[in-house]
Amino acid sequence: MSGSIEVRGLSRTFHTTVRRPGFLGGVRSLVNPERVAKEAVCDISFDVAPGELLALLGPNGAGKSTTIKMLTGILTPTAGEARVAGVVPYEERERNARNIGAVFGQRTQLWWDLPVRESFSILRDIYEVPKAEHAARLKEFDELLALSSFWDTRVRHLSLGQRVRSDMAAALLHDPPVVFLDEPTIGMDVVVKEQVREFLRHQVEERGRTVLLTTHDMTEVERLAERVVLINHGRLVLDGTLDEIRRKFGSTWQVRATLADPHTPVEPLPGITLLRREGPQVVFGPDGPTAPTVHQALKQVIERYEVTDIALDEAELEDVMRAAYVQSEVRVEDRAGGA
Ligand SMILES: Nc1ncnc2c1ncn2[C@@H]1O[C@H](COP(=O)(O)OP(=O)(O)OP(=O)(O)O)[C@@H](O)[C@H]1O
Repeated sequence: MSGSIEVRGLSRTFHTTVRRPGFLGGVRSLVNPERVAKEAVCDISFDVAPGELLALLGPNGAGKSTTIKMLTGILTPTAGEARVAGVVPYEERERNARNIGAVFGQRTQLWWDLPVRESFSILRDIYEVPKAEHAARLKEFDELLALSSFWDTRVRHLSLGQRVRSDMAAALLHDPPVVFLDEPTIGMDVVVKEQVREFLRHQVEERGRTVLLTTHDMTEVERLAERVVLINHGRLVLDGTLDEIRRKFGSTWQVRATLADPHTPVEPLPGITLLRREGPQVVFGPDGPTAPTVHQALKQVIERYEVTDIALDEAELEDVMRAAYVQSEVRVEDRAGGA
């Protein structure tokens, strides 16, 4: 099984009509609609190797879902090209559908009024999966996702976690080499999240599937991905392994201190920013180019506050990504200014 994803200069612009304000504006908009163009995805290129799990990250509205829609063949790009397992998805939608599985955490692809198992049988017929193969795969998925406790229930009566586990199985029943997951664990409790992550890891490591995952959950990224691509305002701003990104954007240190008096007011220190505060626990990080060395930082914190405990931590991925977003905002502004 081999499925690579190749994306070259992919762009998608949406044209929408805006309504002018007020009653007269509304009438004018009807007669002479004002059209605006939105570059949702702009000239992005990246590759995902067969058997790799890549996390596609970015703030709300960055263009992640639009990218996935082009790779699943739902949307046609306005420029550029993409190949998924060798197929141009928006030109050969049916051929592409056989090579991919897709799970959108926010909506189901199952038949709402049918029991889960019947949806699976319909999919078996659509994809012409031999019965024995289908049964074996269903058994494997049941072992990993514990589906049998609810697979005779109608989809409309499933809990969110049961529904997404069913969707996950449905997307993989035809054994596709490439899988797209758009926020698959959104809104799930930690136990089900962990079960789904374990399932995904198994699909990548044991079954060699290629996965493109979007998520806002940095724990998920750390647990599943080695490499991430970051997009912001539709543009690719970063492509690298988690280690590279940590080196580039991760603060070199984080100081976690426990205050003797949890009510002590805490302020940033010279070259040191306050990252988080939870009761007596405060976390400081370096603030820009004037940041002190870790030894000086420890000294400054101890001298300024009375602490009962102090420790040095690795920067959390959440903070690393925030730094990457902030720097990419600056670059996008530069580009807009220079245009
Ligand atoms: N069909 C559409 N028509 C017009 N604009 C659209 C359409 N679909 C998306 N957009 C716009 O394109 C931009 C990118 O949207 P997209 O849904 O790809 O972002 P996203 O990164 O998936 O965001 P989120 O994390 O919030 O899901 C947004 O500004 C959005 O409003």
